[in-house]
Amino acid sequence: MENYHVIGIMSGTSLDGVDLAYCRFTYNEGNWIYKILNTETVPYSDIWVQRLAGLTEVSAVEIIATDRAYGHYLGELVKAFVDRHQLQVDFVSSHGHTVFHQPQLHITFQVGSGAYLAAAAEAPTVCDFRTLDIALGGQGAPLVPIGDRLLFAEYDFCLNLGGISNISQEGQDRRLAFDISCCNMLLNPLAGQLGMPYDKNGDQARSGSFNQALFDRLNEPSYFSAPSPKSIGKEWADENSLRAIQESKAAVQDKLHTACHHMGYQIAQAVRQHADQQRGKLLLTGGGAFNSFLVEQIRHYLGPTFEVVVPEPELVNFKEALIFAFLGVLRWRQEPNCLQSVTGARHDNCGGAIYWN
Ligand SMILES: Nc1ncnc2c1ncn2[C@@H]1O[C@H](COP(=O)(O)OP(=O)(O)OP(=O)(O)O)[C@@H](O)[C@H]1O
Ligand SMILES: CC(=O)N[C@H]1[C@@H]2OC[C@@H](O2)[C@@H](O)[C@@H]1O[C@H](C)C(=O)O
Repeated sequence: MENYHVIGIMSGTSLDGVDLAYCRFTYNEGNWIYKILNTETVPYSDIWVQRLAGLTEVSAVEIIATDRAYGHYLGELVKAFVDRHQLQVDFVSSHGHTVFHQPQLHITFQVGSGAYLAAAAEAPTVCDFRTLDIALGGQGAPLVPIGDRLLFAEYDFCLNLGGISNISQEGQDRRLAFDISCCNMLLNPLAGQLGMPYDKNGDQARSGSFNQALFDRLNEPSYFSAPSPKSIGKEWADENSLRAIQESKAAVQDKLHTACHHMGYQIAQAVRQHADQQRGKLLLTGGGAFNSFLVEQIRHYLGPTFEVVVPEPELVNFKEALIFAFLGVLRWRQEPNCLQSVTGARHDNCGGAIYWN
């Protein structure tokens, strides 16, 4: 039996904060068992939100400086987390924050220098999980599916509702997974127009009405019917879904309402397109799982033969941090942590750079 104690760090596209999850992974006779032991979300200050969100518009020097400064910041968060809870840590495993993701140009880039993180945390650090997959011709995303396979095999589908929604499932002989559509990265700016950081429980969406023209426009992009491998970056979101929302004259509540219908519809399409049987058990995680209007739409479009399971809030909030911790364990063991069946890379690969402090 082998045990690993790892802190997984995730910063998602919603820019709501840094998720830290201290986890134990046990490998026993070919099976993995996980336990989440401590968690913390550190909300971003306005300064960090502006700095990270603005990185697509600044000089190369500023990008490099932010990569270092943000890596150092993550390391300080780790150090404080470890000291506060008196944790024994084998290593840290960090996703970083995605700035660019254009796999068609062979580009994916996350800031959060592993070297600076390791130095500030005073712990070995695994980072940069996506670049090798891109170099092997893959999308570099989504990477969570191997964790879904090895840690959540009791579910037929794993659906995450973060800034972008994505789904993962076991096909006949291989794991299938892809990004479905924009999710909170579309809803949060609309809530912002109503003076809220997000649409709590989907209350504003619920109060709106359905707008057929906007629904049709949101469903228009060819991305939705394209086969996987495929993944979405902010660049695609700006050009497509966010533009459709901006150009619509509908009331904000109607936009929220219609966007939730669009997401529920696309999620159901994604599930049905690949489901061998038109039934199954679906694990629902990510902050969007708290948006009850959105979840109702997902249930509605999926129909009653699919069981949608929303787990305890800790797993809803920290599943991605947990799985990035696990990808670090696989990297540490020099085992594959990126699936070519998901990303389209030339072969399964073992992504991630390790910095020993
Ligand atoms: N009670 C709630 N009601 C509605 N929405 C909520 C609620 N709580 C959280 N959210 C949404 O969840 C978002 C955070 O979700 P999460 O942390 O999973 O996203 P992320 O990590 O940025 O995404 P990604 O998976 O794309 O990397 C918030 O920005 C908000 O939109
Ligand atoms: C490039 C990038 O950061 N992609 C994220 C993003 O957020 C959701 C979706 O888009 C997914 O492709 C991915 O994250 C998850 C954690 C993944 O790689 O599985």
